[in-house]
This record gives sequence, structure tokens and C-alpha cells, in this order.
Amino acid sequence: MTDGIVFERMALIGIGNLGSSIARAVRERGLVGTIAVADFSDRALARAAELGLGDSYDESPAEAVKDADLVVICTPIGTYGAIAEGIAPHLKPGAVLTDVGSVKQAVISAVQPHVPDGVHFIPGHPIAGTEKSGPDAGSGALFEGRFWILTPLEGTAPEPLARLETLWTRCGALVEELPAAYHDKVLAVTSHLPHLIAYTIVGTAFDLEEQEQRDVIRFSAGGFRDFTRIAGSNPIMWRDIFLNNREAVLEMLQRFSEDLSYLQRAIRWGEGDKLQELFTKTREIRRGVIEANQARPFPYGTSGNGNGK
Ligand SMILES: NC(=O)c1ccc[n+]([C@@H]2O[C@H](COP(=O)([O-])OP(=O)(O)OC[C@H]3O[C@@H](n4cnc5c(N)ncnc54)[C@H](O)[C@@H]3O)[C@@H](O)[C@H]2O)c1
Ligand SMILES: O=C(O)C(=O)C[C@]1(C(=O)O)C=C[C@@H](O)C=C1
Repeated sequence: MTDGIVFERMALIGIGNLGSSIARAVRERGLVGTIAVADFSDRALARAAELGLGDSYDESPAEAVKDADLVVICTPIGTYGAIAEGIAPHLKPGAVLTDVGSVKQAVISAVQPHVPDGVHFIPGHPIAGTEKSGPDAGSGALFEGRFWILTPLEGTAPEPLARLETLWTRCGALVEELPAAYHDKVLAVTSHLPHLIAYTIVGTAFDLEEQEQRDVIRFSAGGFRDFTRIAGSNPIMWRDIFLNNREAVLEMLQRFSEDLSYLQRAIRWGEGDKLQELFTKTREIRRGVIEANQARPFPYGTSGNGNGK
């Protein structure tokens, strides 16, 4: 499967940022035969049709998945259980069912009970995205050089798994398999906690006196500006992530609060050595992220690794 079509018919449920990125990525590379698009928003469907993202457009996921040999759920994760229940009787035997949800254990609990025998459910999560939403926000280049985590369930058949891995690899992604619980723990610290912190900081600025608030926006310094990008992310998507990765996020938040108190004390008592020691370690982490080629902001420029080199 090094070239040519990997799946004959793909159904995409949700044609926002992620759904439209997948549609573009597979289209541009000729990896699927036809694409059936489903979305509950008329506006999203109409825009997707204008952009030529699919071959058919439907409000009903059940209609879109008929005859599909790959179904990808790309909606906010709070909708997955109802969508899985609705499409289950219409899934083709032998079809692969996957998703792009940012949390894996809760998604598995919501979807798995509805998956009929003979359908291969392979949960997934591309570690790639932006703060933007909707069909215009997507890009066929989004997955290039980014990790795409799969969390296969015990007993997953090797052929459908290999086929799915081939599809995402040929979209430019680096596919890795992880246990779902481990995925959720790692993502709680690398993605979910940073978003929570960004939402908090920008919320704090919002609560300032009117004049101060205006000046915070007017004189936005680099640090705050970067947080506003993240805090501008899709509110429904992020509500669902926090509600569905509760335990891991709360555990990381507890550790974060302790580390913050340590810094608070060091500042209060003028312990510069403690501050410098930590900031030196964190610089090393930043280097590691750059060396792993994961520091490039999207859209990826030709300048390479986000290190200005
Ligand atoms: N945006 C990111 O950075 C990113 C990255 C990786 C994974 N994800 C995951 O991708 C998923 C989608 O995120 P997005 O950024 O594409 O969001 P989005 O808001 O851009 O798109 C979601 C689409 O789903 C549609 N939708 C919502 N509920 C629906 C339902 N019940 N039935 C049919 N359609 C429905 C919406 O109309 C919208 O078009 C989420 O589960 C998120 O966790 C997002
Ligand atoms: O870069 C961004 O804007 C993102 O928020 C993308 C990001 C992330 O945290 O890296 C957000 C959530 C997804 O599950 C995966 C990727």
C-alpha cells in the first residue's frame, strides 16, 4: 500500500477544522475513492460543498456511513456516544471506525458498546490542530510531521490497523500506538493543562478594571498574546475535553499548583537560584521539543523547526 487508494469510500462525520483537514489531506494525495460528508450544521455542509471537500453531503451521519469502508468521527467528543449509537445499524461489515478525539478512554467507553461485530473500531488522535473552527480552518498540510496516536483495543485485527496507519502516514503523519490511559495522562500535561492555564490567564485579564483591561489588550506583550491564541480555541471542544479527561487533568493541575506555590515562595523570599535553576531546566525541554521537530507553529513555514533556523 505504498501508492494508490487506501480506502474506497470514507465517511467524515463533522466537517470542521479536523474533518476538513482530513478531507483535504486525503484528496490532495489521492488516498480515498469517494468522501461522504455529514454534519448537523447546514452552514458547514454548504461551505464544505463550496470548497469541494466531499462527493456527497448529508445532515444524517447514518446516511453518510452507508457503504463506507472508513468512518472518521470529527465532532466534539461529547457527541460521540449518540453518533455511534445512531450509525451502528448502518455500518458496513468489515468497515473501520475511527475518530480524532483529544481524549481516548472516555471516547472508548462512549463508542465501544455500540460497535457491531465485524466493524473494526480503532480510536485515534492527531496531535495537530489550531485554535480555529469550521471547514475554512482546515488544511491538507496540517498532519505533516505531526504525531497521530492510535490506541487500538485488545484483539484489534492487524490488517485494518495497518491500513489505517498507512492512510495517516501517507497524509504525512508519524503514527504511534499507545495505551489509551497513558495517552490521556500525557495529553493532560502537554495539551489540556496549557489550555486551562491560557483560559485562566486571559480570564484574569478580562476581570481587571475597564481601563486596565483595555491597556492589557492594547499593549499585549508576546507572552499574553500567545496565551490569547490558545484561549481563543473552540469553547465546546474544550468544555468536552475537560469533562472527559477529568481525573488526569485534576492530577496534573494538583502537581502544577504545588509547583506554582514553590515559585511563589521563591519570588517572595528572593531565592533567585531556585528560579534560575528551574528556568534553565525548562529551556532544555524547549530544546528537546525543537529537536523532535514539534515546535513549528502552523502553518508550517519552510524555515523548518520553529527555532528560527
Ligand atoms: N482543533 C484542534 O486543534 C483539534 C486537534 C486534534 C483533535 N481535535 C478533535 O477534533 C474534534 C473536532 O474538532 P474541530 O476543531 O474540528 O471542531 P470544529 O468545531 O471545527 O468542527 C466540528 C464540526 O462538527 C459538527 N458537529 C458538532 N456536533 C455534531 C453532531 N452531533 N453531529 C454532526 N455534526 C456535528 C459541527 O457543526 C462542526 O462542523 C474534537 O473532538 C477535538 O477534540 C481537535
Ligand atoms: O496548536 C493548537 O492550537 C492546538 O491547540 C492543537 C492541539 C494541542 O494542544 O497541541 C489541541 C488539541 C488537540 O487535541 C491536539 C492539538
